[in-house]
Amino acid sequence: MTGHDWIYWLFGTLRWSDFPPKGDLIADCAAGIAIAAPLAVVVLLTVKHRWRWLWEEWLTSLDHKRIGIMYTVIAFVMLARALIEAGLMRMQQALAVNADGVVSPEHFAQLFSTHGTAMIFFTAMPFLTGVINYVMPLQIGARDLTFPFLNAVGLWLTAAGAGIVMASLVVGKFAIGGWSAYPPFTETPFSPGEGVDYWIWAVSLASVGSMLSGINFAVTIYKERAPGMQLFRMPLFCWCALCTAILMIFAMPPLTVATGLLALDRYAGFHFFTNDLGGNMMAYANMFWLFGHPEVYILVLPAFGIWSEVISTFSGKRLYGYPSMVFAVMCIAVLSFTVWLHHFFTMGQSASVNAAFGIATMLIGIPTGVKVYDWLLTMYRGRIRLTAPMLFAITFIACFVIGGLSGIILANPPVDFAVHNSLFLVAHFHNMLVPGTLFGLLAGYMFWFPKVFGFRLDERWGRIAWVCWSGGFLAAFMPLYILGLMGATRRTAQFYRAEYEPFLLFAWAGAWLIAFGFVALLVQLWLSVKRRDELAAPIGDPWDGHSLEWWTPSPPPEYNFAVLPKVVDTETFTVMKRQESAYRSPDSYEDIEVPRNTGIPVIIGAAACVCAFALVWHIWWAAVAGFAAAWGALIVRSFDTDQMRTIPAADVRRQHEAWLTRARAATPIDRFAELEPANRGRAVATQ
Ligand code: HEA
Ligand code: HEM
Ligand SMILES: [Cu+2]
Repeated sequence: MTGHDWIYWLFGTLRWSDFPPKGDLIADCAAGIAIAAPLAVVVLLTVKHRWRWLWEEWLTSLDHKRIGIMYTVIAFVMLARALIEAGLMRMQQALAVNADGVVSPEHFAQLFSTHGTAMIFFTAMPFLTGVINYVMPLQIGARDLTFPFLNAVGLWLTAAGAGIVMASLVVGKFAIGGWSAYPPFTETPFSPGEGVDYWIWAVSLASVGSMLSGINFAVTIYKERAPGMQLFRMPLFCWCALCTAILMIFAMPPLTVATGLLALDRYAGFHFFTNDLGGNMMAYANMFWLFGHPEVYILVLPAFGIWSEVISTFSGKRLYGYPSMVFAVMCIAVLSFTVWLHHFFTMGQSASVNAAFGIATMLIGIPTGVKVYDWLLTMYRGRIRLTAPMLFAITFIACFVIGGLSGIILANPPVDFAVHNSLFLVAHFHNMLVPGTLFGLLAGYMFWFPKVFGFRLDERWGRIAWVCWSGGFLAAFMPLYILGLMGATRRTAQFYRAEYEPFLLFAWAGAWLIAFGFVALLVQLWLSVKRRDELAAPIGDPWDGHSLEWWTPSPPPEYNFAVLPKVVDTETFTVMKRQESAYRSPDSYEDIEVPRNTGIPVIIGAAACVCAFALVWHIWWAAVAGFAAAWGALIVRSFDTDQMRTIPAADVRRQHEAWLTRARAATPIDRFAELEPANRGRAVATQ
C-alpha cells in the first residue's frame, strides 16, 4: 500500500486544505465563531465546575420538560446562526446592484442553502418539538411522554444533525443546492465534494428524529390523558400537536427515503435521480414535496395551537368555536397531503393535473379562514391584555392573512408560471414562516417561560422585541413582493437593474431591525434573570390561565402532578378556580414512578454525529464504528431492566402540601402581583 492510500484509508477525502483559514474573511470569521463559542462554553463550565451538574441534571435527563428546554436551546443557537446568514444575504443583494457586493455567488448559494436548512430543520423544528414536549403532557394531565427514552434519542439525533451543519462552517463547505437539494444538480457530476453530503446526513438525522418525536407525541395523546380528558376536552394546542405528530409520522419518511436514495446515487453509483440510465429527477421532486408541503404545516400548526392559547388567555375568554377549530386543523392536516405538486407547476405536468392540485391548494384557505375568524371572534368583546405574546398574536393575524392570500395567488398555475421562483415566492413563504411559525414560537416562549422557570420575562423588552420583529419583518419582506412582480428571481447574488436598488436597501434595513429584535430577546432574557426575584411567579398561574399546566407549581416537579387531575371541561383549571377547589388538598398520595436518567441517548447522538461526519468525508472505518456504536448502545439499553425510579408518596405529599399552603395563602392580588403592574388591575377584574 502506498503512503497515499494510507492517508485515504485513515482520513478519507479530508485534507488540511479543508480546514480554516479558507481565504475568505467572512467564512473565516464564521469558522472562528463556530470554534470560539463552544470553546467558551467549555471553559465556562470547567471554571464554574458545572460539568457534573450538566451531565446529571440535563444531558442524561429523560424528563420531557428538560428535553423540551434542550430542544429550545438548540433552536435559539441555530436561529442566531441562520439570522446572521439572512442578514448577509440582504446585505449582499442590497450592495450588489450593478456591483460585486461582499460575497461571491458560490458563497451566496451556500448562505441560502444553510439558512433555509438551518431555519427549517434546526430552528423551527426543534423549537416546536421543544414546546410540544414541554407543554403537551402538562396540558393533558400526563406525567411524561409514553416513551421517554425515545424522546431523548430524538433530541440527540437532532442535536447530531445540528452539529453536522455547524461542522460545515469549520471543515469544508456546505451544499449550494438550496434547502430542497434538487438533483440532478446535487448529483456527483454537478456537485462533487462534501457539500451535498453534509446536507444529506444532517437532514437524514433530523428527519428520523422528527419521525420518532411524532410517534411519541401521537401515542402520548392517545394513551396518557388524565381521567376525564376526552379528546374533545383537550386544549386546542394539544389538537394541533396531535395533527402535527400525525403529519410528522407520515411526512418524514418520504424525506428520509429521498435523502437515502440521493445518497445511494452519490456514494454507490445508483441512478435514481440522474438523467440517464433510467433515472428521473421528477421522482425526487415528488418525494421531496410529498414531505415538503406537509412540512410547512408541521411548522405552522403548533404555532396555531400557541396562538389559540395566547389569544384566549389574554382575551379572558373561552376560545370561540372550539369544535370548528378542531375540525379545521384536522382538515388542514389531511388536505396538506393532497397539494404537493403546487411546488412544481412549471415542471411539465398537463394543465389538468396542475388544475387539480391548484384547486386542492386553494381549498386549504377555507379551514385556515375558519381559524382566523375564530381567533378574531375570541378577541371580540374580550378583556384584552396587551402583553408581549398578545401583541405578537395581533401582528400574526394581520400578516398571516396577507401571506395566505399570496399563497392563494401562487396556487393558480398560470399565475405561478409568472412568479415561480421569484422574490414574490420568497415573500410569500417568509410571510407565513416569520409571523406564523417564528412569532408563534416566540410568543409561546414568552407565554410559558414563567411556567418553565418560575419567573416572568420582562414585559418592556418583550414589547421592544415585538416592535423590532414586526417592523423588521414588514420592512424586510413587503418589498420582496414588489421586487418579485418586477421580475427579480430567488437565489440570485447580483441584480443588474437599478430600479431594484431602493427596495433591496429597504429590505436590508428591515433585516437590521430584525437583528435588533433578536438582541432585544437576549436583553430581555438577561434582565429577567437578573430581576428574577422581583419577577417571581412560583404559584404557577401568572396569566390567570385556563388549562392544566397552570395548575402545577412553577417550575413543575419532575412528576408534573402530585395527583392526577379529574378533568371535567376544556377549561378544567378555570372551573376549579371558580369552584375554589384548585388548591384543595387531595385525599391521598401515591408513590410515583419516573424514568431514571441515562447517558445512552447522548452516546447514540454522538455516535450518529461521528458516523455522519465520517460519511461526509468518506472515512469508512469511522462511519462503521459510529454506526456500530449507536446500535450497540441501543442494544445495551435493551438489557437494562432497572429503568424506573420511585418517588415515595411521603416526599410527594411534603412538596405538594408546601406549595398548596402557599397557593391558598395568596390572595388574588398576590397571585396577580406576579403580573406587570399595568396589567394587574385588569387581571384581577377577570377573576
Ligand atoms: C408556514 C409555512 C407555510 C404556510 C402556512 C403556507 C401556506 C400556503 N401556501 Fe405556501 N409555501 C411555503 C410555506 C408556507 N405556505 C414555503 C416554504 C414555500 C416555498 C418553498 C420553496 O420553494 O423553497 C411555499 C410555496 C408555495 C407555493 C409554490 C409556489 C411556487 O413554487 O411557485 C404555493 C402554490 O400554490 C403555495 C401556496 C400556499 C397556500 C395556498 C397556502 C394556504 O395554506 C394559505 C391559507 C391562508 C389564507 C388563505 C389566509 C387566511 C384565510 C382567510 C382570511 C379566509 C378567506 C380566504 C379564502 C377562502 C381564499 N405556497
Ligand atoms: C427573520 C428574518 C429572515 C430573513 C431576513 C430571511 C432572509 C432570507 C433570504 C434573503 C433568503 C434568500 C432568498 C433568495 O433566494 O433570494 C431566504 C431564504 C429562505 N429562508 Fe429566510 N429569512 C428569515 C427568516 C426565515 C425563517 C424564520 C425561516 C424558516 C422557518 C426561513 C426559511 C427560509 C427558506 C426555506 C429559504 C429558502 C432557501 C433556499 O432557497 O433554498 N427564513 N431567507
Ligand atoms: Cu406547499
